[in-house]
Amino acid sequence: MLLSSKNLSFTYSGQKTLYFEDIQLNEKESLLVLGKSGSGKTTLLNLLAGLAKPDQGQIQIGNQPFSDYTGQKLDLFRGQNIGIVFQKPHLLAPLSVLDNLRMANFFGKKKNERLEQLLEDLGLSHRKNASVLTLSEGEAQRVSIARALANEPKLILADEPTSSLDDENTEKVIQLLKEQSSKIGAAMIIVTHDQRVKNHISNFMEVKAS
Ligand SMILES: Nc1ncnc2c1ncn2[C@@H]1O[C@H](COP(=O)(O)OP(=O)(O)OP(=O)(O)O)[C@@H](O)[C@H]1O
Repeated sequence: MLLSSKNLSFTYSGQKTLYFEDIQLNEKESLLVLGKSGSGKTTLLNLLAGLAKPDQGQIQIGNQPFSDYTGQKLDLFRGQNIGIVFQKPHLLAPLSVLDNLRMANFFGKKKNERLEQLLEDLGLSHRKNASVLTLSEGEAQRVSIARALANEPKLILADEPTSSLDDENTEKVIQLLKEQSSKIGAAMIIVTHDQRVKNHISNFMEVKAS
């Protein structure tokens, strides 16, 4: 088992508590987390990424008590084991495409000799020295996928990677995530309200605001 979550709940100040179904994910497995806008998908992803602490419940990643980790231990574990594709790319603006990936390596204390290959796989090698300020939206999104893969994590978490894309690009991005995660042997959780993604990943659960 790569990831298991039990009895997770989270409360934003002044809001009703969000409760989440348990998740069990094997190594290299993909899971789609579906749910309407506001149901708590991003919150769940933030909990699984250690970006928010659950009120209750536990998360284990690779038999480590991940939800107990704090501070530097949490940041390093996340950097080395989890790649996150955020809803918005959040790239480091003054830097080039390649340097954004190198920064991921720096924070994860990893050295990936294959960053240029990764950019090639994602159709970005001609943009490797470009400032991220000059990228199109689609290119920026692919850089954010490349950055999530840069440390060859065991787990990839992607938040709404297709919500702003047409059918053709949705298919491309999902294929890319599937191919690249299987290339590095990573498991993947995609959180989305986009029912089209169901055509590509059969294993799914639903988040319902309760
Ligand atoms: N920082 C916050 N403070 C207070 N309430 C919040 C905060 N962030 C989210 N919420 C509320 O928590 C609930 C779940 O939000 P969340 O962003 O996890 O849902 P979501 O399913 O990802 O939505 P979407 O698909 O629109 O991104 C919503 O009711 C939202 O209004």
